[in-house]
Amino acid sequence: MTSEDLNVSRETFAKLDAFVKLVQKWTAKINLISRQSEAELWERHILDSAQLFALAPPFETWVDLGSGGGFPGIVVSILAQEKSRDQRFVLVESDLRKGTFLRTAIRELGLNAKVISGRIEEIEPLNADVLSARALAELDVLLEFAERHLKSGGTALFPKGSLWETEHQKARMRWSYECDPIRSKTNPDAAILKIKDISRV
Ligand SMILES: C[S@@+](CC[C@H](N)C(=O)[O-])C[C@H]1O[C@@H](n2cnc3c(N)ncnc32)[C@H](O)[C@@H]1O
Repeated sequence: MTSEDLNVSRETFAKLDAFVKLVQKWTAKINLISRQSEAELWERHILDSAQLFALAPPFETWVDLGSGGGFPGIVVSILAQEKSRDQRFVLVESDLRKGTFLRTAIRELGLNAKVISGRIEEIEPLNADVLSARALAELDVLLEFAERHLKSGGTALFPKGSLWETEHQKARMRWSYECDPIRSKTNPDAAILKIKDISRV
């Protein structure tokens, strides 16, 4: 992977590369991601997370739920540094060891982000302009999380696998929302669901 593939500056690419090295170092101890080569890590996690950034409307606060090893939360925080210093990121992660990893990454990479170590359904509402969650829960549940943490008028970005249409049908039984499915750059069967105007049916 190169800075041209991702359409980012060399400085941003160097930060992404430093993050990849950090993930690899910590994965040996706390299993942030399944064991894989560095090339796979770029494609399956960095590129997959980075594609969300271009889909976000203008925002001040981006909240990433269940950030785990920092996907997409840390990746989008790195990309944001290239554009603006004013965008704030909040990463919610209940696992304390992963929280320690995320705080280390934020400190070492100098990101404008913070970590909340708590459960999504228990912490105070976060009033996000943009809300993301990757590999966390079914759409039906994610919409419940969005109801709590997304500001009125905000946008949710949920990357989903090949079964996204089934999840969408199921969620429609409980929720009304505007949904724009965008084909994933890393898997043609997968989609990023760009969701707005969520309310209960
Ligand atoms: C399958 S991992 C996905 C991590 C990351 N988003 C990714 O795509 O690689 C889900 C993460 O969400 C966290 N998590 C699950 N339920 C949660 C909850 N209710 N509140 C906060 N974090 C939660 C887990 O600890 C785990 O790190």
